[in-house]
Amino acid sequence: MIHHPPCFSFSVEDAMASQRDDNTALCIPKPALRRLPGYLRCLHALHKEHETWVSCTYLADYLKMESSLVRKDLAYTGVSGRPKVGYEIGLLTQAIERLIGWDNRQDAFLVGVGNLGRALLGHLEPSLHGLNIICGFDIDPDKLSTEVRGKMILPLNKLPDLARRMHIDIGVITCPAAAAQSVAELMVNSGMRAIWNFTQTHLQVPEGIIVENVDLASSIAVLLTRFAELKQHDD
Ligand SMILES: NC(=O)c1ccc[n+]([C@@H]2O[C@H](COP(=O)([O-])OP(=O)(O)OC[C@H]3O[C@@H](n4cnc5c(N)ncnc54)[C@H](O)[C@@H]3O)[C@@H](O)[C@H]2O)c1
Repeated sequence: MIHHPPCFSFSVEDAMASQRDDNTALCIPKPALRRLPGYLRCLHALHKEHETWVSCTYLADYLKMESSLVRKDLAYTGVSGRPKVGYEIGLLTQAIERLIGWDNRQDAFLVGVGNLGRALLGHLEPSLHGLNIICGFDIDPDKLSTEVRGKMILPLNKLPDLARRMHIDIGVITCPAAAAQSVAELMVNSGMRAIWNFTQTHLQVPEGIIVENVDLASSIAVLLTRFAELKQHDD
């Protein structure tokens, strides 16, 4: 078993889990959907340790949650636990991956290949995160025709034609905030239906287009508030 459970926190995977757009996932409340990647991380770690079964209590301890909440979340997977044994890890993993769409990797285009864009292009792992960013777009001539971990950086004006021909539904925006709205419009006009927005711009998009905003600041705020509580407790 694993001895040092990590704290449960909002992460890149959590943000991505919310972009699944089918009837099954839509039945799940968003907070529960955001918690599913946390369960997956624990299940993958247990699988590496050659464990076969996991209990609600173990998952709850690992993620520092109430076990009643874990039980409620796992009910959405349709997998039943066995009394006194728990859930079969392989089955539960598959069910969660299916639910959040990680068994069906989605291709995406990224716009803005600066510090953040390069990190996402280089380090987001399709098999772990369900999203496959296949190339980046930028307007800086020095970046064009270069590669990040084998992924081409192309001129932004190529995006519409490529997105339509390759049926790319998802766009990732990591350009400066001032350019984000026009990039979002370009994506939508190119047939994209879901946008993972890392900028601070509040994007205006037509009805039916999904926007998921990622904000490190809100995660840091939670961390600092919890840390302040911890320090108060120490005093
Ligand atoms: N969500 C978060 O928590 C978080 C964290 C860090 C950064 N950010 C945001 O992510 C964005 C990128 O940050 P960064 O540090 O990587 O910036 P950066 O300056 O390193 O990179 C921006 C890139 O966008 C390109 N670009 C500029 N205008 C463009 C346009 N119209 N179309 C396409 N590409 C264009 C630039 O050439 C550059 O390569 C910023 O908006 C920043 O505020 C968000």
